[in-house]
Amino acid sequence: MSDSGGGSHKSSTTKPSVFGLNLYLVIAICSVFILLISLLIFLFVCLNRVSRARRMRVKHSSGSIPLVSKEISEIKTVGKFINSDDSKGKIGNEVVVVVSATSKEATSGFDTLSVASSGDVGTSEAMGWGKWYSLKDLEIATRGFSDDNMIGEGGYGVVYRADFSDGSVAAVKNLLNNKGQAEKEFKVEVEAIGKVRHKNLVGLMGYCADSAQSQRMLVYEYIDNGNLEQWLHGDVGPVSPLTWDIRMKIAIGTAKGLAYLHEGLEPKVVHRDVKSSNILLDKKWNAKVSDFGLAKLLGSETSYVTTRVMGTFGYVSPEYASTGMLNECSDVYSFGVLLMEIITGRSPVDYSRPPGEMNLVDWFKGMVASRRGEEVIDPKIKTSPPPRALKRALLVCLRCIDLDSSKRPKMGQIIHMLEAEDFPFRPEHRSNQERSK
Ligand SMILES: Nc1ncnc2c1ncn2[C@@H]1O[C@H](COP(=O)(O)OP(=O)(O)OP(=O)(O)O)[C@@H](O)[C@H]1O
Repeated sequence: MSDSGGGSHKSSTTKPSVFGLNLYLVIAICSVFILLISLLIFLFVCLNRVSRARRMRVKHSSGSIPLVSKEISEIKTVGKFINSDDSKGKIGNEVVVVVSATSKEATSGFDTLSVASSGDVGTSEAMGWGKWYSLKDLEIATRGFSDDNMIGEGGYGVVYRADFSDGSVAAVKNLLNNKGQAEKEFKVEVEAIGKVRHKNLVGLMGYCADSAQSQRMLVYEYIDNGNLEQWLHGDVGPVSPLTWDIRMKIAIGTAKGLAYLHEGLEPKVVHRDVKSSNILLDKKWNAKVSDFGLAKLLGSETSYVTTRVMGTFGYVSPEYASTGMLNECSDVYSFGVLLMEIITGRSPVDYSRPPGEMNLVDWFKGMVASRRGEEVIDPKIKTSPPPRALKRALLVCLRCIDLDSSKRPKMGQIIHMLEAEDFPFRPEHRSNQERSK
């Protein structure tokens, strides 16, 4: 008995062991190990953050465009952009960026936009987008914003030619720096244009936002052959260099730029100020639509937005003028007026003409209705277009200015109509006409 009792006492006092080691010792070793691992992870995360912040500063001080990275989620931007991870274009409030061009027309290379960390260029300047220019960069490139470098002046400010030391040229739009409105427009414009690349749209290369000097500037690609208004209404002599074919090339290029804004982007962009001075031209007469200062992004679910009317007299659609209701159909109307201007060489509103001819749309409609279509052609066009081509262009004009905005064609359809040799003479179109006789 005493033996068995002694045996049981021995087993109850033996310390627990794992692989022959004392259990408490094992627990202690594991705890120290876990603690060390946690410490290492913590140190790794801290070091990573410091080096990332340093990398961002270096990129911005050199003015280059930082690449989009996965670190994006920690960076705040001022607006809503298409998230690069989602080509269908969900809107994200923080984070950037880039546009996957959905249109075939889009040129490549818009995969380099990213963001600035808010500490890099000052909080209010941290637009989180594109290439940032310092005021000094732009002062040097424009020779101190000299009159010699001034290209022109518009409603938003003065435009200067900028020649950079690497040989590149840009157009710098120095926005009127009254705070509030100008800053608001600046942000709208940067957000709207920044992500868009298309051969028929003037590309935004970057911006300058210097709070200390209250300066806001946009830096665009430089387009070297003036604007359409100058070529249509400027002093070009009795014969315009803009032949019928060149005019149609400009019209189709403009339509392609607008179609990309309306149909190739998500959310779509309505230009809101389609007019001849906003169509820039290169030496090969390629059209480049400029000035998205009035553009607003429309959400995909939104068919229109209400806003104050900001277009240009003569081009603004009746429904936009009267209600402020805006959607891409308003741009189509303005495009119709622009096409009339291209065909006729007349301004949308011209008080120097006789009363019945002051308003281009009314005069044009009257002329076409009374079968005097050939008479509307700009007398400065030396060689008249073939009757079919003329009829095609006239018909597009009329369809674009339909008072019922829902009946106006989409910009994509307009391109097809202007390009199609057989429009409006397709067999089915003819047989429909014959049937209705
Ligand atoms: N990217 C550019 N390249 C070359 N010239 C340009 C560029 N952007 C604008 N310009 C020229 O600068 C001048 C002013 O242009 P801006 O867009 O500011 O005004 P606008 O279009 O004439 O008027 P608004 O501001 O009412 O639209 C115009 O002559 C225009 O052709």
